[in-house]
Amino acid sequence: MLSVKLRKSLSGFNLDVNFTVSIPSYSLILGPSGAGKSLTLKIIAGLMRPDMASIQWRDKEIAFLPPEKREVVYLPQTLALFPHKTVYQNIIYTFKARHISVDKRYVTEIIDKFQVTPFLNRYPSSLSGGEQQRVALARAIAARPKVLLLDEPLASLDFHLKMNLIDFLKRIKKAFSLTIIHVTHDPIEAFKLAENLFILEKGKLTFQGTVKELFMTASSGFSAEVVRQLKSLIPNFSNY
Ligand SMILES: Nc1ncnc2c1ncn2[C@@H]1O[C@H](COP(=O)(O)OP(=O)(O)OP(=O)(O)O)[C@@H](O)[C@H]1O
Repeated sequence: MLSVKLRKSLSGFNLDVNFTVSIPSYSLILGPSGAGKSLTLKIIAGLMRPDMASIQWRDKEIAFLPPEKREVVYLPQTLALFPHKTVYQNIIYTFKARHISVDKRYVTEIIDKFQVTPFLNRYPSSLSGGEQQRVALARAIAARPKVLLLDEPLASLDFHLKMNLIDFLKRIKKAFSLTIIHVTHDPIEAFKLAENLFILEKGKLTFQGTVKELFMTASSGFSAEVVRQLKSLIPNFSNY
């Protein structure tokens, strides 16, 4: 299990969340802009100091470990690919940063799974948004995370590419036995991906459960804005 309890106050904004997910699993945090989704991921990854946190990974407290010791990788919305490194150099970066030899077999598996062979020698700026997304995910997986935190990973993609990458994310979760937490404000990603769904509004979780349970409780428990978004995206919402 991954159990997360955290609190953080920042310039008038109060984050207070408490949730548990099984291992491996695919969880979505859905919520409007400014709800505290990115803050939640950054604190889990160790990139932001909380006021209070307990993060238990397989019964071990990791909240006080430095980021590189957590087996957690955070992929920011900006992707943060190194522009002056080729795709291959980006993917093997984690080995270089840790001063360990490149595990060629593992890297070949990643290159194959992420289908990045055709552009290994190119630079990120020459790739499409979806290709850059795959490279960023490949680099994240190369670090051998147990927990992968994705911050709006599909936000800038068109519908077709988004659907392709949704299938792809499901496959990598299975292939690498990952526990993924993916934040978004797009309900369609939640419906396609989530095994567990969390709705975060103004720093508090207002719903935790499956997508099906969300539909069954849709008339209460979370804001009119979230219900409106769901209804506009899912034509037969009211039939669930
Ligand atoms: N470093 C910071 N200093 C002060 N306030 C911050 C900081 N980072 C985030 N906040 C505030 O905390 C709140 C939650 O921010 P967060 O980035 O987690 O929202 P979000 O749900 O990810 O939103 P979005 O969907 O727009 O990315 C916002 O009000 C934001 O302005």
